[in-house]
Amino acid sequence: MSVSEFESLENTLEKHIPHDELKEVKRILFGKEPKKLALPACAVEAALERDFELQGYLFEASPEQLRPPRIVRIGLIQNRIVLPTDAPVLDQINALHNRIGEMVEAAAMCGVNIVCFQEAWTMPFAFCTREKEPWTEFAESAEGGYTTQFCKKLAQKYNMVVISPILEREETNNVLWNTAVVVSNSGNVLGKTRKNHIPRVGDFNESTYYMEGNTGHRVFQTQFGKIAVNICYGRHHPLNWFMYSMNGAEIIFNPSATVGGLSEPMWSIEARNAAIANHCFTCGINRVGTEHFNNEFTSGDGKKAHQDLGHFYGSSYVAAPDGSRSPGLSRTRDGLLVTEMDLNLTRQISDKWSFKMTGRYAEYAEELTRTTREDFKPNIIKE
Ligand SMILES: NC(=O)NCCC(=O)O
Repeated sequence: MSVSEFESLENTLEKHIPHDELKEVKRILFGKEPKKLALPACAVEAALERDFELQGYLFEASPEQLRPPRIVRIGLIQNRIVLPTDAPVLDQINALHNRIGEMVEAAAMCGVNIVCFQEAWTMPFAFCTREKEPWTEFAESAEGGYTTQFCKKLAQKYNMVVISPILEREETNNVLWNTAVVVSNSGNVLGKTRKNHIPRVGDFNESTYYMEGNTGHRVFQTQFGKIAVNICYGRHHPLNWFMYSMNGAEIIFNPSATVGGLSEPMWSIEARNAAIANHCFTCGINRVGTEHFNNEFTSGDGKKAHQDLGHFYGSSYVAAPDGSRSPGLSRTRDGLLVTEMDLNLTRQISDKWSFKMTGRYAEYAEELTRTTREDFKPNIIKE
């Protein structure tokens, strides 16, 4: 069986673990099992017709005496590119707009309040090639670009916050960034946030294209809760998650593009650990499929020249502050994961585990500052 044929870890467990042991295996591996969310028949039909997977789960909190529940529904969308990478640029963008448009329509049928797409969703993940043309042509203005116009219409039509991660062109000086645009459910651009950490690993030659973000760790106050976006490689940096959380994020989205050979064993751990450590919800979203490029490329790592980055394994999921998580979407198919959560769970878990209260941040800040100084000497005791 090839890497790209293996459908999902969850399916394999269901198939092979004896029924009476499965519950315990799942509890240990995935935490308290979220209930399945009943989704409307029209959405289930749409998913079937339009050939994408649709799953729904529910993260509950305990009832409180002084606060009503704070229920929000989020949608994560993972997808393949639609046209080959050598199709005209605008055709590729339009085909992706159409595909995402039909998936967002199904999200609306499911009552989704906030939807998030995958990293650089309007294009193939061409940063492996190191070629500038035609890939830089996919870059658009975050505020007024073609894709943002498209997302504003979706947001307004469906009363939905739309998180749209794109390759951004800041038009005054043609500086490129890897940016998530947050469009409010009013249809206005609420703001944008840029990828803080740029990979320098394997074929992820992204530093050729755009700069390290300069927007810090913004949190967006939406009608449905406080949200932040930690783009792809930022998930390997615990302090990146931490700072979004320190600014008050209740849900942190992690739109990604990553491949099986590189990061798959880390995928299910990193966002989940961030949810636990920071008393918040986290959402990992990864594209699917293998994208072929006309010209061979190498990455100076001794590997033979090749024409694809490898298999993007999807597996998008949501993790909750109590350590539980949803099952992942498929490794191979387009998908929409709908999750309903009660945001009261974040404070309840904070009160239980108190990581923020026991964090000793002033001490760490001082020690950390010392480690960045030129005269830093590691605190090692020798005989
Ligand atoms: N898009 C991106 O940052 N990928 C880097 C590889 C990884 O973080 O798994």
